Amino acid sequence: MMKSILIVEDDITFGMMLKTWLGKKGFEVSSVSNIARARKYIENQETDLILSDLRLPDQDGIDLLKWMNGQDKKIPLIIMTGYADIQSAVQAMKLGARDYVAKPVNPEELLKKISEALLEEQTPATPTASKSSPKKVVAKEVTESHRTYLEGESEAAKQLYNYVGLVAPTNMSVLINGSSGTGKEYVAHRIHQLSKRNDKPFIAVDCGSIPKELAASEFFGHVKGSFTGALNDKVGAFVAANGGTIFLDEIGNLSYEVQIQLLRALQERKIRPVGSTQEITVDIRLVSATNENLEQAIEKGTFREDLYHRINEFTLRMPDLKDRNEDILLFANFFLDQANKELDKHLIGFDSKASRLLMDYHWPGNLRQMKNIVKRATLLAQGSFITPTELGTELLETTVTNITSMALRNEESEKEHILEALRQTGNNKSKAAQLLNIDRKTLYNKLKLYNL
Ligand SMILES: Nc1ncnc2c1ncn2[C@@H]1O[C@H](COP(=O)(O)OP(=O)(O)OP(=O)(O)O)[C@@H](O)[C@H]1O
Repeated sequence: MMKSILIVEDDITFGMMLKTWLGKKGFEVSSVSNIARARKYIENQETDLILSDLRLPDQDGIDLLKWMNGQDKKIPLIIMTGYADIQSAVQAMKLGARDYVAKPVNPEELLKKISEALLEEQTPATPTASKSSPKKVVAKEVTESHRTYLEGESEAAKQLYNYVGLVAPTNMSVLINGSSGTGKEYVAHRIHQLSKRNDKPFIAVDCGSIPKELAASEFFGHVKGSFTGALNDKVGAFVAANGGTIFLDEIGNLSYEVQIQLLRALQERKIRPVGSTQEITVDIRLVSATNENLEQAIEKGTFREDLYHRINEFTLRMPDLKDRNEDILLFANFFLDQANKELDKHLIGFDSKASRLLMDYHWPGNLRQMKNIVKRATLLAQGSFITPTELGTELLETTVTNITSMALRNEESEKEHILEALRQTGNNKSKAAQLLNIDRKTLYNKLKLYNL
């Protein structure tokens, strides 16, 4: 049956956009622009889920929740809020809001949270932790079938997956280190897939987005009534992951206090839900990730050294995309296939200029950025091939006007870049050197080397 969603949003344009988009995703959607109308609607119509802005002209989303609690209306509600209002979102969660998303809303994230919330309605969480599905704030269980995998053929990739294959079947704690978007979560999941625990849950917790005061409850769960507004028992990520793997993303972001609790849980393999007197024994494999230098954090006193050794029995270092030359076009085509499917397009590939741009770009946002750029290009492309136009200005700017940031990789492309820099500067060698981010003397040497 079609699920019905009520949007409570006073920004009419945004509300409309959301409504159309969710309609296309197969939901029956209505929208209202204030709390009074929302109440009226909920009283009269079957509603499976509510998406509410925090601040509305008459009252706010929190008032709506309080009213719903009073009426004993148990409809999952997701709060949409700006980052400035995260505190209120936390308050809303304590009052029983299912989840929150930050504005500007990332559609995929929202969709995921909606599906999770609706799924949980069908299988409501029970107080006995063992087999229930946890109420998730930021923890998410990932279904195997959603992931398609590409390892790559570069030296860096081969080495990485060689290590992954070695460490996966063990019970060692793995710390994955790498820049944002390099695929840390993917590798964490791969480790789980290749382990003996692969028939048990994989639970990912984004430590970067848990409000400090909810962290303990997120990890260890809580019992009803343990703090104001803890309306139900909540299963923590550690119990949800029992027998399987827990993935702690952005582990460097945990407060010192939570680090101590985490260390204790890892040492004793036991946890105690907030407000409970009973300890629960857990069997978990820990994989964590960070894009920070934790050794520096230890020196600064913001990360505990004992915890660091606990989580880091084995380190995996994710290569940056720009250092995976041989993989760039493989991934671009892989993401193109994905985008073709998602957008119902039938593009064949990238034309030669577009391929060149992909190869030359420095990819600061790594695989995630590439996936986004390729998807956008797939949407925009008119013909059968993606051309430089659809790849967008980010890529064009670096190659045409800002040669500086371009790695001078091999002789062929280096020669091309030098000629291009000279052309752009009207053969002014000092300026060309500046553009290439090398000193004038080096440029002269290179001109000689290449007979230019
Ligand atoms: N091996 C892979 N095969 C296919 N897609 C991948 C692979 N690795 C990463 N991706 C894609 O790239 C995106 C970024 O990956 P992921 O979220 O794992 O990165 P991350 O390093 O954990 O990022 P962050 O540090 O920002 O959390 C994902 O959306 C995923 O679709």
